[in-house]
Amino acid sequence: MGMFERDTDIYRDRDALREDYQPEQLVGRDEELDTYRAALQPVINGEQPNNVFLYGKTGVGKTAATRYLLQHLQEDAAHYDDIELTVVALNCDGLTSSYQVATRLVNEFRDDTEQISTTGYPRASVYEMLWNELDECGGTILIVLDEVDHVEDDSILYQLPRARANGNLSTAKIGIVGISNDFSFRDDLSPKVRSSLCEQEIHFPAYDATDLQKILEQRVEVAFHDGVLDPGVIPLCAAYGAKDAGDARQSIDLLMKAGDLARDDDTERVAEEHVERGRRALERGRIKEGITGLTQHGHLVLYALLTLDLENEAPVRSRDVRPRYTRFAEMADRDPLVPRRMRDHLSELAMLGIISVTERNEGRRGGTYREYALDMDVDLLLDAMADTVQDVGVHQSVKEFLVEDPNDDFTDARVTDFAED
Ligand SMILES: Nc1ncnc2c1ncn2[C@@H]1O[C@H](COP(=O)(O)OP(=O)(O)OP(=O)(O)O)[C@@H](O)[C@H]1O
Repeated sequence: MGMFERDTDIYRDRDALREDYQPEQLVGRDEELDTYRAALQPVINGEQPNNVFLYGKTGVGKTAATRYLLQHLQEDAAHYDDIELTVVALNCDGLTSSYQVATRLVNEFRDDTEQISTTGYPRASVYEMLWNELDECGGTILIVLDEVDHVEDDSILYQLPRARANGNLSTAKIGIVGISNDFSFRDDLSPKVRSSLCEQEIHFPAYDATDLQKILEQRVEVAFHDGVLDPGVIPLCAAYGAKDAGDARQSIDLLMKAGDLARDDDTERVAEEHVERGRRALERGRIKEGITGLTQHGHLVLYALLTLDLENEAPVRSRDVRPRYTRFAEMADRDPLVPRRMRDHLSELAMLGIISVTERNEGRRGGTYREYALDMDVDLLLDAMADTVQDVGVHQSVKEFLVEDPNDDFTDARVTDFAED
């Protein structure tokens, strides 16, 4: 037998749990799909399409619904000789300006040899190129702008829906589908942009546990062999998903993690215990990502709190974190932030779920104040802010976690005497 052997006991088609899998049916979204379908109906009638704006939290099926309906729309439009439908989908993540969106759209319509660069043209001439491309393409063109809230100026969101009314287009009929999970984005749009971009708004609410259970059941049929899941597995993944954010992506990821752990264990069944372990592993991944994304001052505040916690000083008030934070900042050669900015970092850490915060009341005369503590795995935290710990030095309280491990990078790190703080 070779080094690799195919294992197929658990999964029938694991790819069905991946992000890029498009389910054949969307479960429990009938109402939203009806409204969305009605908004796209003018395309089949050969009329000017409505602009549609979809909003809702992450993982609630906005993109899946769009892919599903547009695929059907394209198939059905092909049966009508007088309809030429083109769909262009753009994810605006990383495209911060209208200019960038416009150049990307121009390039979507051009051959590889005629692509324009994303800088260097006056904006008006990029728009001019865009109108030419759109008119040359002709027919009905639906432009999907996913994560549209990443675009910081609204020029393109104003120009595109009005291009025909403003005389920039003569043949093409344009419809925009904007998708966003930022609730404030719509409210912050200027009224003139909002009225054209959001002609038809469709809200996708978060899923509850029952919805998630149905979505998971549908996926399980494709992804797993019959009967390999213990009966409690789907309800547990759905319950966690509903508790966290009502996000289908998160529940599907958890199910896949549980399946992978069962596979690694060489068992033939996925059990609730795999879901529990999977959840902890995903949680660790998320926390680690959260910490890695913080600035160094965020790390310094967290490191200070961690050491206080290990010395049994937590829960601790912000003013009592401050001396140690200041000391650590100095050790790392950084100017300490003013108290208010340091508190902002504590709030951010709490928001990310890395530290816990408790509101306390000072008694009849006093106001309220907040106390902070850690409820995270020390190794995980130290690992995620390793560079900062190197810069500051190893505090006595974390020494046992770092220095005694011969495999650790910190074996030779300086153990600093922080006695004076
Ligand atoms: N109603 C549903 N039925 C089946 N699968 C679903 C349903 N809703 C969401 N999913 C699945 O959940 C995952 C996340 O959905 P989707 O990408 O559509 O979310 P989204 O609302 O667009 O999120 P984001 O704002 O983060 O882009 C996808 O794998 C999708 O196939």
